[in-house]
Amino acid sequence: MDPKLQKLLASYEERAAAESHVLRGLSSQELEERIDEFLIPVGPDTGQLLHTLVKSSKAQCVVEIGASYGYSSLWLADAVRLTGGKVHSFELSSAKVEHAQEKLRSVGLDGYVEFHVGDVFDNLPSLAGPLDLVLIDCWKDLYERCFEMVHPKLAEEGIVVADNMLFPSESRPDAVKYQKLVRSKNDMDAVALPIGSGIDVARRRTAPSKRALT
Ligand SMILES: C[S@@+](CC[C@H](N)C(=O)[O-])C[C@H]1O[C@@H](n2cnc3c(N)ncnc32)[C@H](O)[C@@H]1O
Repeated sequence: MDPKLQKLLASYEERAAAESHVLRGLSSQELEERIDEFLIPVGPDTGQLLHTLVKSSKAQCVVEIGASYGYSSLWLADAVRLTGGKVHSFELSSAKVEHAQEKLRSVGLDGYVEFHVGDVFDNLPSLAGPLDLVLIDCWKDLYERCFEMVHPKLAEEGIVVADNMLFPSESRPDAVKYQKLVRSKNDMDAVALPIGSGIDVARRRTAPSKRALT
């Protein structure tokens, strides 16, 4: 990885570590009021896994739901640089997107990400697909709706990664509902992994008619 990108990711991680102390001291009302001040990134292990999944699946159309200030966007952008693909990133806050764009530009990755500012439920339906890899990392009560929206657009062998399956603990009920929904689809294989804040990795199966007999 480019040392400039490594340095930039490390600066996000330092900021996130400092913010985690502040976050722990906030009441739920304060957290709700101040949530947009914080990065809340996926973290280096999940970032590395996303990078590996995009590269190994040679993903072309990558979707990010919830960019925040651009930490996961940087990992995904660097991976699609290697596959020749593109990231479509959906984020509510235009201020966060501006920050993310500036950081991507500073390491020469801005050309690999197209941001769609606004509510993902307004903007994603017009994206044609097929989607090769989707990261779901927006507000946790939206995960089920996000999965229902992206599932019909998934490529065969398309991957869906969802963050925050284990932490924060307040999100556990939403995470459990999400995992149940994914496992109810008869074309998806899924596994929960205890890395970072806990992730769920699901993959769409190839249709039986196209599967090679081995
Ligand atoms: C946990 S943060 C994303 C962190 C980011 N993936 C990273 O690793 O740096 C969640 C983000 O989802 C965004 N978000 C929440 N609901 C959304 C919606 N309906 N449409 C688009 N973005 C949304 C929030 O504005 C917030 O920035």
